[in-house]
Amino acid sequence: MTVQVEHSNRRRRDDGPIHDIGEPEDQDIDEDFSDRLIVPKHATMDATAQAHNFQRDSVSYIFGDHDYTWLPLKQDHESRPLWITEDGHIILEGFSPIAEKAIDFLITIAEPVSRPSHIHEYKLTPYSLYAAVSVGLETEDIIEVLSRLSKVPVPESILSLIRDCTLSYGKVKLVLKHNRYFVESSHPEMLQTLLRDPVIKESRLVGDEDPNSAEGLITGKAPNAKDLTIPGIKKDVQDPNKAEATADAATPATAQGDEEIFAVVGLDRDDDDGENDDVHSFEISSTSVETVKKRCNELDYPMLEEYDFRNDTLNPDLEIDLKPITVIRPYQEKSLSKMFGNGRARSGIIVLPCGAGKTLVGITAACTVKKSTLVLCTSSVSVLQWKQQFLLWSNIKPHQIAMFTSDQKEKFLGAAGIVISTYSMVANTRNRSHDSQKMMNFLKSREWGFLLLDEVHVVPANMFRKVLTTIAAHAKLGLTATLVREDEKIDDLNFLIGPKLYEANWMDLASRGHIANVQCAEVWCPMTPAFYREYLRENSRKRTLLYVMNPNKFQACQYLIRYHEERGDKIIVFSDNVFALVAYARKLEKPFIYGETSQQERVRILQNFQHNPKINTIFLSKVGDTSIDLPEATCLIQVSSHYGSRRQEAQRLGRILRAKRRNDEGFNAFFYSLVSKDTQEMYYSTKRQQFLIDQGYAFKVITNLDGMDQETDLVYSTAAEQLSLLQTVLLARESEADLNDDVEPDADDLTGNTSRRSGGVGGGSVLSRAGGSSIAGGSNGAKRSVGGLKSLSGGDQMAYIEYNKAVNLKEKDKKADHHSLFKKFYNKK
Ligand SMILES: Nc1ncnc2c1ncn2[C@@H]1O[C@H](COP(=O)(O)OP(=O)(O)OP(=O)(O)O)[C@@H](O)[C@H]1O
Repeated sequence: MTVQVEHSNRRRRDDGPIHDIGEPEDQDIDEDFSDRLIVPKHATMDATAQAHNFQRDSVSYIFGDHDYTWLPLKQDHESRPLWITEDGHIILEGFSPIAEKAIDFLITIAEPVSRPSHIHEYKLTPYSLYAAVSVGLETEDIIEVLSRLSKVPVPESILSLIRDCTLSYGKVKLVLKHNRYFVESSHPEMLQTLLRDPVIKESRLVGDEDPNSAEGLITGKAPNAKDLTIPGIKKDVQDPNKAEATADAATPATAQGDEEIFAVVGLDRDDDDGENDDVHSFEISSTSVETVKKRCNELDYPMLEEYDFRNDTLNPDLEIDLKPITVIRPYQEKSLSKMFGNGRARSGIIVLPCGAGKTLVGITAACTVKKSTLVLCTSSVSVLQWKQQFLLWSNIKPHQIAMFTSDQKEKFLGAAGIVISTYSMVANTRNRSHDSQKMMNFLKSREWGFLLLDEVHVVPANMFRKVLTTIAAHAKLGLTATLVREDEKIDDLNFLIGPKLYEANWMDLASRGHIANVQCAEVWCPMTPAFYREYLRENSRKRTLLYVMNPNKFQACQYLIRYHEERGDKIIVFSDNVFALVAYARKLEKPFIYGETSQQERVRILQNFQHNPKINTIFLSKVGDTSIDLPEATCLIQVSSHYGSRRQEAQRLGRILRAKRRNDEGFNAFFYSLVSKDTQEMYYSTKRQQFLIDQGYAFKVITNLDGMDQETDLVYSTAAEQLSLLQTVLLARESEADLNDDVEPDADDLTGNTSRRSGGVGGGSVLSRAGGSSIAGGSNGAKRSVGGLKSLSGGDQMAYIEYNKAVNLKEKDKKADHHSLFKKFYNKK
């Protein structure tokens, strides 16, 4: 089927996006490349190659199912940056001169799977294509740009996938305008089809049709985004990121070349469209909205929800703006432009790395919509933080912002305002107090212009459903750093909130100084013979305690703390296991915080850590995974972690990504995971790292801490001390190995429950969820066994097994002052 490109300002086929790479002007996307194919050399034929009538080369077997060498290359393939396979995998050369633009495009149409520095992997999925449509891309745009960027002809199966997923999705919108509901589309024939359905026909309100419109529809112009200003996009002279902000956001793409690609994926496209597109609509009654939505789904015309907030005159405006000193960063602006690109608010999810400032993105969105806003987060600590951040960044008055938690049941004053609450306060229907019920009635009785959903990845889908059916909200924005769930429920979010609107690249933000560069290392600590003997004998719960309490791990922890304190670092040591947390902290004489630590004590410890030069190390249990903003911290050491949770690993890393010193010359933060060798912990550790590896982080394996054997005063250095420690562990109750007793007294245990459920199964990589294995990032498990065992015989020096070379190494490489623990790596180079 051919789809016509309808808009006059739409890019024409013959003015292709990549002139500078030698694209023939009149190239047709359906062109037959068979006469220009380059067949790989070094031939040995096998089944796959035979099936495609191509030869494979001598290394093909390494790639198994992912050998794509049989793909027919276009003759000018060298100047094109990507390959696309029949199963929807896209491999991008990150070093191509047009990689940046290609990434902008790919991030809009596909899911990023793995993004190390040189080769990226993406995957086309129905959801990623829905998301592309929802931010304004059209079927033929996607096909055309993909064809032009691809080194190989786009496979027929992929063309069909794109057409199937994009032709009807997002073409019909449900829009609330002047308090009336309209079913809207720029494709009148689609509305006609819908109106032939008896259920929809019955829901239609007749009255305002344009007499000149043959279809009997209302005809108008699409909204114009040009007069919509997202606050905070002022360039501040003090802003260290000014130069980049200007290039990224304000400079027209034309100046950078490749303007056509940008026109397809960027802001400008929507703006321009708004002026030229005719849109057609018919009105439906507000009581039949649910019925029509359901019916449209059944008819395969799912409706996108957009909120025309500037034309909503029924819901009172909220007086809120960003403070003049607040300047949002380019990637924050970019993410918001996806939400407000056409002058309305699209519902969906924005994904930004930990510490990249999701809160300010949410606040800026609220300042753009300017209607009553409900914010939902995962704990009452976060509720308080959101309130403080609203007061910090915006000019909202304290009486306009209210909190609804088990302790606070406030309402705002005035016609419009902000309420901040937790998911469980809103979703929980049992045992409500009188006050709480009154507050719920207040929340339920009104229309919310904007619903902000924090940490969307941790909330169980049924809780979401309850929230979304209880609260009437026009626009929904989900925020998260890790769109991975160990319970495989990620697709529910697409359905319940909306498509992913934007996902930032961690390495990119690190290289621009928005988040810190981090050196990640897994330190292998051999079990002492006595501990290992018991480990082999004991049941699994006791095993956990044995590998966490391994005396060699104690020593490695002590050594690293000492090393980094001497360098002037501030160190957080994480232990999920409270038994180990207390034992380590007491033995090493450091302060610690866990679930039962009183609020007063926590504040005292955190303030000391921040301001007292004598307190440079603190121990935290999993209560510190989120919601603790400690920009002083520059080093993390993890002694015990929660099974295989990829999300937790990323959140922990987030504690140092916001390091204050991140823009200092040559600065690096450090993240160590201490793992007892030859135990189950190694397996979990590998699982946990997969998400970060897919973001491009390199985990180096340290098998021997250089200089540790010269330390004479390390703890548990005598056999007697080690034996006594072993006895303590063996005498400990099995339940000490559990993690559940460490819950914040006032926490809504969303995270705990979800990760616990997931932890046992050990997660699984993003790739394995998608049913494949990584090409670009690789399964680190596989790479360990391939690369490394030789390096383990590293004598008394440290040895590394590198299983992902990442940008942070490259960055670090530039600096003269190498960390001695990582020196070997550079020397080797
Ligand atoms: N545009 C900005 N200008 C100055 N500071 C900013 C900006 N955006 C964010 N920050 C700061 O960055 C830090 C991290 O922000 P925030 O806590 O919102 O991150 P986050 O993405 O929610 O992290 P996490 O996922 O770990 O909770 C905060 O100290 C915040 O004040």
